Amino acid sequence: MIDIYQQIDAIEPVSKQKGIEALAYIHSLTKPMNSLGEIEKIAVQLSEITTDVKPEVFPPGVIVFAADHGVAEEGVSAYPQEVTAQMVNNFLSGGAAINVFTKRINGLLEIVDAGVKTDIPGVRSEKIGYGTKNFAVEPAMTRKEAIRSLELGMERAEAMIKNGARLLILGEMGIGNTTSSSAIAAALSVLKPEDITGRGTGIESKQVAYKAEVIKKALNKLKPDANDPIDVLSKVGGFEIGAMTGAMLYAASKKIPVILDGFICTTAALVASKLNRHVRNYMIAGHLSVEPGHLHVLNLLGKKPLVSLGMRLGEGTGAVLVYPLIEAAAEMVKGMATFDTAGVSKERTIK
Ligand SMILES: O=C(O)c1ccc[n+]([C@@H]2O[C@H](COP(=O)([O-])O)[C@@H](O)[C@H]2O)c1
Ligand SMILES: Cc1cc2nc[nH]c2cc1C
Repeated sequence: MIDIYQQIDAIEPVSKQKGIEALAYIHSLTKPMNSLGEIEKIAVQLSEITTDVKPEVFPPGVIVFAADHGVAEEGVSAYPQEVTAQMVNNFLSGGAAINVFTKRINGLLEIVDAGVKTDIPGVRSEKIGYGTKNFAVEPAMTRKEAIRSLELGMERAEAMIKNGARLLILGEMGIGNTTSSSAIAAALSVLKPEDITGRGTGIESKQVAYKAEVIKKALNKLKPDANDPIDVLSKVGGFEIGAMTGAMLYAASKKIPVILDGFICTTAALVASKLNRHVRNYMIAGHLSVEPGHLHVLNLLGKKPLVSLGMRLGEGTGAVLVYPLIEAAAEMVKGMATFDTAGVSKERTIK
């Protein structure tokens, strides 16, 4: 049994000392100083996280948590709620984008039912409930369920790491979960619902305004406590969001890097950052989603995304697509020759 509070307390600050050592070594590699730009910064961060100047990030482990959202009843998504279960079946048969992209990076992949509305044969079933309650009417879940969602994420991260994963990517599937994410982000910051609510799967502008209104009213009614991330999660969160938060916290406690995906994943990271101040240093922002709240939440975390591809799919896809850049950063340190070993002349020093 994992004690979530013990696990959260076990997260150490990343090693700035290893980062300094890594940077000195990177400067000895055969390239003009800083010429690999962001790749060098990633390599330094990987060393800070893993406490290894020559970090290993292969194989990557991808965990996709799926769950339903009661707030979907409010008509806040472009797709019907059944799509959550239908997409889980698609994940299981290998036909979704996350299957295709994970295969090309030779990643490990697990699909977890954290609370889909219907039973799905063949999936790893860890249901916390059959969907959350509609938070426009009542709290999405109990505090106990929110804590269980964190614990579930920790359990699956533990299993994935025991299976050999050296880096984690957390993905999600849940119709209605952009509404939940915008509500969480607004509850945990000074951001206004109307500034961080978007089209999600593709609703029209008029519906976006209504979606922001649903969030605003729910926050006024339920009054989630900004200083208590578990209260926020229980009142307006989702089972898959809590599970992603838990998995991120667990990864950090084991010095395993995490690549962030889109808006929902980054909101789960924001919740994690409110539970432990060091955890954000274990995260690398992958891509910038089209969902307008994403940039705001990345800014709250102090993160700059590596690429912007006009994506808004979720599932962990954006993070998996940038994984090769992170792998390349680690390979650079391990594979490149130094000026000394290759007999290449160093930068001239002007006297
Ligand atoms: O990752 C993102 O930034 C992202 C942005 C918009 C939508 N999604 C995906 O779309 C679903 C949520 O959209 P919605 O409109 O039902 O709230 C959910 O399954 C997410 O994986 C994901
Ligand atoms: C088809 C579909 C696939 C998805 N994958 C993640 N969110 C999704 C939402 C929809 C609608």
